[in-house]
Amino acid sequence: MSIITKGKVLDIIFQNQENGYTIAVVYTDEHGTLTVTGCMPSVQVQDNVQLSGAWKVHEVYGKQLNIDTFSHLPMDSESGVFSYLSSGALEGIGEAMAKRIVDKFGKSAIEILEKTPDRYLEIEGIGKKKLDKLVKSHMEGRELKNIIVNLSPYGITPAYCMKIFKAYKEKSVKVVMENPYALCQDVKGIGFKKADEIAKKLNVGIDSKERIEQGILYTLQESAYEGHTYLDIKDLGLRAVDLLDIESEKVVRGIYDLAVSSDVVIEEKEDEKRVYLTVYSVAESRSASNLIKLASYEKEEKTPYKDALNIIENLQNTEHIKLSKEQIEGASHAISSNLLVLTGGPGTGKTTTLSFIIKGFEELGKKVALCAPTGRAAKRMSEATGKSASTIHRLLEVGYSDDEEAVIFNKNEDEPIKADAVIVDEISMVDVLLLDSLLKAIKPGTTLVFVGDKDQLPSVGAGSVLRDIIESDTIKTIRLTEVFRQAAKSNIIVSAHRINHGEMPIINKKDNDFFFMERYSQRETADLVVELVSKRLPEYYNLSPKDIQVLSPMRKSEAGVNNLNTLIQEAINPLESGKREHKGLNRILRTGDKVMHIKNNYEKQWKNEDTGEEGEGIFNGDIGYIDFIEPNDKKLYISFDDGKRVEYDFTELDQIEHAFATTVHKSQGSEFPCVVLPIYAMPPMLMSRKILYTAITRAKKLLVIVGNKKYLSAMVSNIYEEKRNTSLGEKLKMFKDQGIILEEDYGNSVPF
Ligand SMILES: Nc1ncnc2c1ncn2[C@@H]1O[C@H](COP(=O)(O)OP(=O)(O)OP(=O)(O)O)[C@@H](O)[C@H]1O
Repeated sequence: MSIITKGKVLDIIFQNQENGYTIAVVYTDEHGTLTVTGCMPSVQVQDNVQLSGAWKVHEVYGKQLNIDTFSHLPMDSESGVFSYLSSGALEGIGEAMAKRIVDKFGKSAIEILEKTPDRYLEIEGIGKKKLDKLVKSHMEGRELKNIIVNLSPYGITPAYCMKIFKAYKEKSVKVVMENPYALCQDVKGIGFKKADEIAKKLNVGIDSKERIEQGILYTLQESAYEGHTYLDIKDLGLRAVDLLDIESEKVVRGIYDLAVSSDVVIEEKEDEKRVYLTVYSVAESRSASNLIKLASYEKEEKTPYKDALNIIENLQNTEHIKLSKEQIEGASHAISSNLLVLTGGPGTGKTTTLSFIIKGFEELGKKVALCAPTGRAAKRMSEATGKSASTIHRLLEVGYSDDEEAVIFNKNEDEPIKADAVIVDEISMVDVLLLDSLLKAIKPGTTLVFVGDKDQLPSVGAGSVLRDIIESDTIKTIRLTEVFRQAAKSNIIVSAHRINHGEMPIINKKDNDFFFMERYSQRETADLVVELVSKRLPEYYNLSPKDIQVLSPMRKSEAGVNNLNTLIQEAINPLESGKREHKGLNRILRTGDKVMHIKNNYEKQWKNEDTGEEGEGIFNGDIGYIDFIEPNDKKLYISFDDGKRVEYDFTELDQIEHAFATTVHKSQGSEFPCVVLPIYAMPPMLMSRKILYTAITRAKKLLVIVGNKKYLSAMVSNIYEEKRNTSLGEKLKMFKDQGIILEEDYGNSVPF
């Protein structure tokens, strides 16, 4: 039977911040003190609440009220008002000020704040500005509570309510009730599936126009996560019908409606109809146009090839290195052309050539900017060349939009990068949206040099930039093929080249760097990986566990990243007295754990405790160790490899994951002294030559592969390369052949 009652919250025994499930002790006049359970995300001690629910008898805790709905009632005691005012929820009000307010207004303080706030000016220490802030944070908090109460029955967590509130303010509940699919566009983190769940609870019909359109956009966005910039209309139709469970005619109509509203672009190509999300279509066309423009730009002060050649040849004497013919050609073209791609496998002298290019430019008095797609790759570029290098994002002066949800770049066509030459390393990791942003900020006349290895895995984001550029044959490309003697001593490097040619690697040679240890089951493989990392490699090679990185192609499965992280954590960083832990939904973060930051966060503050240096920016792929956990403040501290110490609030822990083991995809652009790679039965797209090649080229000094040889052989022969639907190459050819250069102003509408 349903019960409706009123009471005061005396204690919160448990509150799950993610789903709002709360166990509270509530005093009611009718039933005395009760244990109340259910979704009450916004409830605090001292709150007056109205509850409706049913009695349940818990086998251990006895009779409890299990609620379906609850609402807040006005506060009716001075202590309740005081605890609210001093709770930290109101900007600028501490305990002393809260006491002064309650002394003056008693239990009517909240009512006065809402109805006649100017009376607060009578209180010492409250001026107009402070009062405005106080009123704003109180009203927003009240509104947010209201939103949480109204939306949590639809499975929307407090964290999402906060985001929804940011997007729609007081209209939040109305927008969600009228069109939950609007959330997919306006609220980061709410995708089609979540909106669909909410809509179902609100009884929105499965063939509503909003549902169909958002379902199609979602399908295209998902395909972009697979790397595609477009889908053929038939493929898109099949995928969307599968998702939406409606007739295909309705999906096709939806696609054309989206084209009319410019959310998608449809491009007819022979027997194909390609459907792009507009951002990708714009990014590919504009990038192709900008690349051709840049390549064909007539510079006023051009360095002739023969002068560049002279400079590079002379530099060989001062640098005491004789470059190969390919290297000389590459370096000379880089200095004399507008745009050059320099590609080669490991040990083919890319970095050496890069250093010559930089010195050559410097000799000509030119300003060079160096950059790479990730923080780790930029750091490596900087170490290898002795010059400072930044991430591409940093070079483009990344910032956040006013709502802090979208990333914007301050460097663009109006405010281009101030450099005579821009050199980008690890270009294979750059996706088409980042390429577009970079090219917008390169002014005609600036030389652009792309350096990378075309055989590495493609970018995580959509597009196939390096491959498309090289295969289009429209941009000057120099291929470095010779493996230098120094490098040829390494079986890691020799094997990488062999694998690329479909040959088995050279393994287990005495005193070399590439080892293979045969294991047959995943359990044995995982056990050996743990033993190697925790005991054998540190003991035999005197390696610190910090120098060893486990890479695994998959997340799931016994020898996958997730399980290995649990096993390695237990082996090398078990719980001991004095070590603090923070328990999350599926993981335990412990002092001493190796972790990776997994999102570019340009505003994250850091401090180097040794040098006293301070700054901002922690990047996707940065690896560090948890050095302190403070449960009372809900804070966790990580020291990164380069000495940066960073504070994380517990609400920010979605930005980090364990990194005793990481995926091969996540390791792109990074190098480690020692890599341990388990290989096992995997889906064909992961059991591929590209994955193997990328993984082994991450190891600088030592590589150990553990697993079944038949899988090693299968990986070497599997040339499966996910075929990405991209059109940068075709567009480059078209612009080059037809001389069409887009002049339209696309604005800065590409969101990142
Ligand atoms: N012209 C050369 N003559 C002799 N040795 C060279 C020459 N160029 C490069 N090397 C040597 O070959 C090795 C690999 O060169 P480098 O590091 O420049 O290659 P890379 O392509 O950047 O390799 P990786 O991608 O593995 O870092 C180094 O030991 C380097 O000193």
